[in-house]
Amino acid sequence: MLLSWTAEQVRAAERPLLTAGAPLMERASFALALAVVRILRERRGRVRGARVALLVGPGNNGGDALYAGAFLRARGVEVTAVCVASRLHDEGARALVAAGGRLLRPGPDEPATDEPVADEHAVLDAALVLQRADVVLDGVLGTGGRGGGLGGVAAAVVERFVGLVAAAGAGPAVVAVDVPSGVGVDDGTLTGTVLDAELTVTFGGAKPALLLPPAAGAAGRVEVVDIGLDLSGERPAVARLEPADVAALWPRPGTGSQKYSRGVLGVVAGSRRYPGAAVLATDAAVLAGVGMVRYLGAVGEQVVAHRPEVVLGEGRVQAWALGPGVPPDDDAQRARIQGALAGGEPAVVDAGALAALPERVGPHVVLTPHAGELATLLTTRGVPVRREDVEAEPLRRAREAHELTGATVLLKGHVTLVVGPDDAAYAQADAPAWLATAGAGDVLAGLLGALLAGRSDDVHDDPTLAAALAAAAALVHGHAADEASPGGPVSALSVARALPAAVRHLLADPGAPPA
Ligand SMILES: NC(=O)C1=CN([C@@H]2O[C@H](COP(=O)(O)OP(=O)(O)OC[C@H]3O[C@@H](n4cnc5c(N)ncnc54)[C@H](OP(=O)(O)O)[C@@H]3O)[C@@H](O)[C@H]2O)[C@@H](O)CC1
Ligand SMILES: [K+]
Repeated sequence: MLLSWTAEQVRAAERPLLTAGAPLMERASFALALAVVRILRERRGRVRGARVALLVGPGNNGGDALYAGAFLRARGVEVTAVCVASRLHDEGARALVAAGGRLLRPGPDEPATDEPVADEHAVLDAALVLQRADVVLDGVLGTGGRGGGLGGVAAAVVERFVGLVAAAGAGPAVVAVDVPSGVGVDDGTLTGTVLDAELTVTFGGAKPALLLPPAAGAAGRVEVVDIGLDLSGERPAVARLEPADVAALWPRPGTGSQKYSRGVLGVVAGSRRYPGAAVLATDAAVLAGVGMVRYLGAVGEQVVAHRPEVVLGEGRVQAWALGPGVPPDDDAQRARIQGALAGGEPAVVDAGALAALPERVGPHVVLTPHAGELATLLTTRGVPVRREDVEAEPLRRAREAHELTGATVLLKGHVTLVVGPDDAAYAQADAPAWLATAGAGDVLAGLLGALLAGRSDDVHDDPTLAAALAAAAALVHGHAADEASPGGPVSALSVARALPAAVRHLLADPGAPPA
């Protein structure tokens, strides 16, 4: 599991070590320099003679970049530090200069705030230094950053640099120091000017912004460097399940299992207008390995024609998947959905079922909206927001929905967020972009429903389990898409079809890439 901690948690973990004189910055900057060396080797074969440019801000984040620059000088790299703040980490700057590095100050002597930039030529010169480098280290702001993007000289230089790279069609590899400078470190917000990185080298533990949308998109690949911080007593701010975590969550049959003990999932989905949603949700549930699926709705014949394993009509179930393909004016389905939710079993509430959600439910109910649906849900509950507001602050909005409804909330997106009680938060980035396709959500609803049915008793006992299962479902969904069509277009039905293989691989050898 990839865990992340807030800036304050990391600072608190650093304090005792700094008091004891542990060389944290040396460890951090050395690891950073090694990451740059690896990139230089990949990009140009040799390290000596390469060019590295540092974007350096006023604090310790800039200090990390400067010391890394000094290490790189010792490997024969040409290093220029573009200093975009009036203050500078003095010892770091001295170390770089002593090692033969160059300091460039493109701006007036103000910190990297919103001050106007005086000298266009100096900004262009600095941007050219960045553009001509093999690697750019972004060390303007780290955990001390207040979010909202870069300002002043830093923003001017970065914007000019980005323009030059766009015009040239190629540019240096950008490595973010700890976090991409200017992101909201704890909430993952991404506003104003932020330089997109190909790699972020982060120290002590990942920060929430590296996992959370939209900032995670600017972070690129994330490499966590152990600098000796002890965060074991801290509750992580945001987690990301990895393939190896699925086995512990997935319900597996034993020799004494039968279909009822393995879980029965009730599916209320589909309509004459959208029969496919019922087919996809039931298909996914059967193929995810639930004991039995009961279907309730108007298109039972089509469901059974496609999946003869499905049983039609009411009966006892251990969980529900509610809402795929159910239009808002379908009174019969709406009544079934309300009846199902009143029964108190774990449930996935998707699409058309979101409008039928009671005022309050428990965390055993998992809402699975996309951003637009979450905006509607919040607006109808007195928090008027638009889809863009949800996309700008997805963690905050998902939390609001959890607090307002009591439900576990899975917010679908390129990175899928899950929030639940006890501040549980997961950010899953398993889905290939191809998975943004019609019906993929219906498959996820069936798949997650199967998981809830298989672990229904545990979900009742542990209020945070539904969130972990929802995160696992998002992971498996993404792996099934890769399994169905590695690197290419994928249909929802083929994702459902690939579920058995995806689950099999995750349970057998969690470290292995999809076949
Ligand atoms: N502690 C350690 O031992 C270790 C720390 N490590 C490294 O230190 C980093 C944290 O360092 P840091 O605390 O100095 O904060 P950092 O992010 O460099 O800058 C803060 C400065 O920027 C300013 N500022 C903030 N926002 C701004 C804005 N929007 N626009 C303009 N200015 C803004 C802010 O001003 P202030 O808010 O104080 O007014 C302050 O002056 C961490 O990410 C990691 O890289 C590693 O070496 C491991 C060991
Ligand atoms: K940074």
